[in-house]
Amino acid sequence: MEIYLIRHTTPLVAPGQIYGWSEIPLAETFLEEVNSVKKQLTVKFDRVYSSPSMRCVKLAAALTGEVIVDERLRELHFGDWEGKTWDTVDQDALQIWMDDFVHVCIPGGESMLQMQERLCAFWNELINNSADHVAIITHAGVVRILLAMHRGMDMTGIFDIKVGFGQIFHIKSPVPYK
Ligand SMILES: Cc1cc2ncn([C@H]3O[C@H](COP(=O)(O)O)[C@@H](O)[C@H]3O)c2cc1C
Repeated sequence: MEIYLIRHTTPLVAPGQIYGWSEIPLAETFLEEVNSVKKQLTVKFDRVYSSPSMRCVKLAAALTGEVIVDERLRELHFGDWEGKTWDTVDQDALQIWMDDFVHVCIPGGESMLQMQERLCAFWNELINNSADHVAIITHAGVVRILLAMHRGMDMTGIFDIKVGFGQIFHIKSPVPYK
């Protein structure tokens, strides 16, 4: 099985806006960006999975007629901070989270570790399937975590992985994650 991790296209968000599970609109460059993604893809997918967030489903639907939506592919749930900006949330709570974003749970939301658990469950289920070429349309946080596990990186280093809008990451030989 070969897996292609693809981040959704450019969204319309205000500077510093916090969004994970929130639904946000896409920029007017959507069709242009879809064509650019399509040009870079030379294989025909047996399966196309997507996060339920509209910004992902729209790209997935542009790549295939049959999208498999999976809740486990959602971005981090930012809980009480969703829709707010980094400078307007409780700064003490924010500092506690930033000091240990792997383990600390966001108020009303989830921790990165909880997110990693749901992604591991999805991944290990996926690679037991018999598809040859699989696309996963998802979010920056999901791509970072899956790539960090594939590369055997420490989770504290995930932000070293730059993930652009519409960027494609090709995993040739996926392995089960613990
Ligand atoms: C621990 C952690 C901290 C993050 N801060 C922002 N994002 C992520 O969530 C936001 C929405 O992503 P997208 O545009 O791909 O839907 C972006 O800011 C992205 O970097 C994070 C993700 C994780 C796992």
